Amino acid sequence: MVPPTMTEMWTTMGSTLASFMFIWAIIRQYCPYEVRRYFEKYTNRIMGCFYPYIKISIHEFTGDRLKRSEAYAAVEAYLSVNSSKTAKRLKAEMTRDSNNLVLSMDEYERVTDEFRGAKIWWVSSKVVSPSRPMSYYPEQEKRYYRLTFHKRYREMITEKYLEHVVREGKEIRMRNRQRKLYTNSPGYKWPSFKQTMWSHIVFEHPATFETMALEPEKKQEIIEDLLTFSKSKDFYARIGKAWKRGYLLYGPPGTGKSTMIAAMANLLNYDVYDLELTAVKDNTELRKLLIETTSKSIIVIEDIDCSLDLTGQRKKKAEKSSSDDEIEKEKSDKEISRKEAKEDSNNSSSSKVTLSGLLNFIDGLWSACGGERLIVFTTNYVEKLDPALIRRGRMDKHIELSYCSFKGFKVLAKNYLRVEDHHPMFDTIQRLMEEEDTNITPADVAENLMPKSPSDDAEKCLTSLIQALQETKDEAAKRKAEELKKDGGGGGDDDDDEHELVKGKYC
Ligand SMILES: Nc1ncnc2c1ncn2[C@@H]1O[C@H](COP(=O)(O)OP(=O)(O)OP(=O)(O)O)[C@@H](O)[C@H]1O
Repeated sequence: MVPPTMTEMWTTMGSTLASFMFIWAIIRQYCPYEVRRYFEKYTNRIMGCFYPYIKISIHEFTGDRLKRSEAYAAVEAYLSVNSSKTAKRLKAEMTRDSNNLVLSMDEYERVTDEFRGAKIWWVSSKVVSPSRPMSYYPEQEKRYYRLTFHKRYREMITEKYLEHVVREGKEIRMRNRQRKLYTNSPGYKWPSFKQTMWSHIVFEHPATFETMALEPEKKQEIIEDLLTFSKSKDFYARIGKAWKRGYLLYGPPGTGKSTMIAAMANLLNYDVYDLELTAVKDNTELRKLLIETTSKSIIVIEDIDCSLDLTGQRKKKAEKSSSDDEIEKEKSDKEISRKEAKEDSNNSSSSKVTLSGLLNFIDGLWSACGGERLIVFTTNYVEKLDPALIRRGRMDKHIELSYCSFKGFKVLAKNYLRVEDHHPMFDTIQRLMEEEDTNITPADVAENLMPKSPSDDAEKCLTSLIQALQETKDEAAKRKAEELKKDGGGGGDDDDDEHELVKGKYC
């Protein structure tokens, strides 16, 4: 027999392929779904014997149809970045939880990826399952991504590449997500739903470290501390510590404690849980709320001194005797917590959140939750806080936010008035600010720099600030004179009265 020429061979192969395609097209169009599946199943088996490639499918819904597969969502995000550069057909969607339009591969589109020398082909596809006879539900589309690679890369792809795709995809989703501000609010009044629960709104605070009035060195130190924390997953795992960090922000009202929390959240792309302790019934409820918080979040307890009877419990002990006091000092914080926990359980019926409950959460339960979390306490009276609560290890970094310095003012002048370098009125402002008694908060400076009408220019706002600084200075001088007069007249210990007055204003 004469061997066929190359042309003949190609012609035969072409026509066989064409016939096969034709038969396949007919099967797809006219065959019932079950026959088609049957045909596909056996064709795939035969092909598998000769085919050197491996395919892995990642379906959008698996088992529980109500919940989208996390792996599918991660792959979608991963490919959205890769495919947007190479795919020719993309679809753009604005999903519920994302901030921007998200691009992803359109159906039946293919893209190629490379990983450690291996080529991986991705395709987005779907199967349509017909509606069941007499069924109320219409036909269902089941979307999936399929990756194909040579079998020689089996181990690398299944062990390394897929992990890389899911990790990167999750990070992309995190970056693109709409961040949330959670607050705990009382649940429904129905008896079984009385506990508080988280509700949320979209977090869109514009504060950044750049816009904060703070000495540049201090600002840089805080930014570096935060960034180091956020990149230290492996470090925390190595030293066997939970990936968490506590910040204590303290200082007078209006010095930027809340603003700094927003700037922190914006810097690290975290959600914020604003925990209102007074709305939490007891330690059990506190535990439940905290377990529900997610990774990459800041848990904030503002005005911690006003939210919790932190001093009362220790004061009672202090009153017992001075020797008791000394013993107590020697006790470890843990022992104190345990003792208080016992007391709590004795009068548990009406118990509120206690110091011990909070300490237990910071040290124990929260640590077990894993994930990347910051906890921030704010207070106007750092001296009122129980040392056990704010010791290093619990509140790792203590940040004092104080009255506005001239450097801080310059940041605000740039933000509010667009005066960048110098202004003839700056010298007066600097002189007044650097005087010992002219304590003005950044909030007050900001208020004076805010134009009150369209015609207000920089001069007008700066004049208003100078006036405010002068008034603060005069008031301080007057107060000092009165104090001196009182002291001279044997006025006794008025410190407590003044403290009460200020306390009333702050809390
Ligand atoms: N350091 C700052 N930099 C920029 N703006 C600030 C700063 N401090 C305060 N402000 C301005 O003052 C307003 C009030 O500040 P903020 O609520 O952050 O103060 P706070 O210290 O949390 O006060 P409080 O103790 O009463 O809660 C902010 O909206 C912001 O405009």
